[in-house]
Amino acid sequence: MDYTTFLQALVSSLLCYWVGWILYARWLHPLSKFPGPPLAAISRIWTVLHVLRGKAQDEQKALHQKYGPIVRIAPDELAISDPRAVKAIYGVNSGFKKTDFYLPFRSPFARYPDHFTATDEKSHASRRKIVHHIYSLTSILQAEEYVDKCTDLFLQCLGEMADAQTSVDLLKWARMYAYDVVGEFYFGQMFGFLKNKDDHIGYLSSTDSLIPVMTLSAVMPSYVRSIFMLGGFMFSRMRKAVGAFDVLTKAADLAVENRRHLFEKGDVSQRKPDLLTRAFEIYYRRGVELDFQLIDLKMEAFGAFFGGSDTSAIAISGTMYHIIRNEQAYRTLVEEIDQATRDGKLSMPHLMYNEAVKLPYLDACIKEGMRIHPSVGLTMPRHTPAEGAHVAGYWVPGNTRIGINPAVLQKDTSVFGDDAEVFRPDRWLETNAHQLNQYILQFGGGSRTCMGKHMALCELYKIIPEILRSFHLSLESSDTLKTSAFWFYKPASVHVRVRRRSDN
Ligand code: HEM
Repeated sequence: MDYTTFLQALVSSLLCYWVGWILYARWLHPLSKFPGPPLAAISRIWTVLHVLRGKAQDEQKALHQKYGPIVRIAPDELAISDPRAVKAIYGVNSGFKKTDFYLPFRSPFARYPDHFTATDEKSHASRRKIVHHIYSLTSILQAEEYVDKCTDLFLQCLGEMADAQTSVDLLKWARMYAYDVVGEFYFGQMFGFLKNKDDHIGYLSSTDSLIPVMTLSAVMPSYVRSIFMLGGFMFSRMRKAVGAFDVLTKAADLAVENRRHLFEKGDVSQRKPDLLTRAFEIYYRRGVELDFQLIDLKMEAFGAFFGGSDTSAIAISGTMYHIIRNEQAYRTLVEEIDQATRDGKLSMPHLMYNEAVKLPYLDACIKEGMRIHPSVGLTMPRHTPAEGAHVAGYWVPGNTRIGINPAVLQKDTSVFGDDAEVFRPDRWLETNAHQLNQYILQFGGGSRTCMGKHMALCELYKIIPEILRSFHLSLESSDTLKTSAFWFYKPASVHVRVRRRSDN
C-alpha cells in the first residue's frame, strides 16, 4: 500500500469511527436520555471549555434553567441540581465513590493517597480514622491561641492601612491570614505573610498558577492529562510555581525535623499543642502499628496547606463582602457584637470561638455568606455504584460520573425560595431553618466531609467579629463581585476602605 492510500484509509477509518461514536453517544449511549448541550454528549471538550472560561457556576445554573435539574455535561458525566440528590450521592454509605477527577491534585510523594484525593473508600476510611481526632473541635480549640496570634497581626496591619487610608484587598489579606494560620498549626510558625505584608515566598501566586492547570487537567480525559501537564511546564510561570513548592517542601521538612528533635530530647515544655504535635503523638505511639510514617505526617501538613488556606480565605472574604454590602445586616451584626462585648459575653482582647458561636446573628451571617458564596464552585464528581442507582427520581446507570456544584444547589430557588440569590441572614433565624442545612454542601458530605471544617469555622467565627468590633469597612466599588471558578470559587478581589472605629 502506498503512502497516499494508507493515509486515505486512515482518514476514512477515523471518520467512520467518529460518525459511529457520534451516533452512539447521542442516541444509543445509556446516558443519551439525559438532556444537555449536543457537543457535551459526544466529547469532553465541552466540559474542558466550560471550566476554562472560569464561570462554571453561572454557566451550570443557566444549563439547569434550560435543560432541567439533571444535565449531561460530558459523554459519561451528569451534573445535577436537585435537593433530593444530596443524600443519594454524598450520604454516608451511598456507595458513590470519588472519580479520577481528584487525581491531578494528588501529591507525587504520597505513600497512601491523601484524604482529599483517595478514591478507594475502604482504604480512605482506615487512613482517615488514624488522624481523625487531630481535626476534632477539642483539638483545634486547644490550639486556639495560634489563631489569636495571627488575628492580632492581621488587625495590626488593618490598623496601619486604616491610618494610611490605603485600599485593602480583603481577599489577599484573608489569604495571607489563612496561610499563616496553617503555618502556625502545622509548620511550627507562621509563613510570615502577615509580617511581610506580602506574598514574599510566592506561595499565593504559585497556587494561583497551579490550581487552574490542575483543575483543567482534572476534567480532561485521563489519557491526555500527562501531555497537558508537561505542556504546562513550557511556561515559566508554571516552572516558578513548582519551584515555590520546593520551598514549601523544605519548610515542611524543617518543621518536621525541628519537632522531631524536640520530641527526641523529651522537652515537653517546648512542644506547641498544635496539629503537628498531635500528628507526632500518633507517629510515636502507634506509628509502626498503623504504618504512619514521617512522610504521612508531612502529607497532613500539605493537605491543610492546599485544602485549608484558599478555601478559608474565600469563606472569610466572601462572607465579609456580603455583610458589608448589606447595610441592614452590617448594622445588626455590629450591634450584636458590641452588645455582647459590653455584656462580657465576648472576651477582650481575644474573643473565644465558644463565645462567638453563641451569637445568633453572627452565626446566621456566616451560614448565609457560605451559602451564597461557597468556596468550591465546580461539581464534586462521584461514580455511581456498578449496579446503577436512583438519584432524585432518575435511574442512573452504573459507573456514571455525577455530581452537584455547591455554588449552584445552594442558590436553588426550589430549596431557598425566590430570594435564593439574595444575601439574607434572617433565613437562618426562621422556624424551619435547620432543615436547610441538609442542602448545604459547602464542606462536602458524608464520609468525605471536609476534615478541616472545625479549623475553618474557628477562623471564621473569630476573625469576622474581631474585625468588625475594631474597624468600619466599606466597599470601594458598588459593582457586583467578579469571580472565577477553577475548583475554588474565588472572588477576583474584595477591595474595601477601612477606618478605625472611634466609638469603641
Ligand atoms: C472554609 C474553609 C473550607 C471549605 C469551604 C472546605 C471545603 C471542602 C469541601 C467542599 C470538601 C469536599 C470535597 C469533595 O468531596 O470533593 C473538603 C474536603 C476536605 N477538606 Fe476542606 N474546606 C475548608 C477548610 C479546610 C481546612 C482548614 C482543611 C485542613 C486542615 C481542609 C482539609 C480538607 C480535607 C483533608 C478534605 C478531604 C476529606 C476527605 O475526603 O476525607 N479543609 N473541604
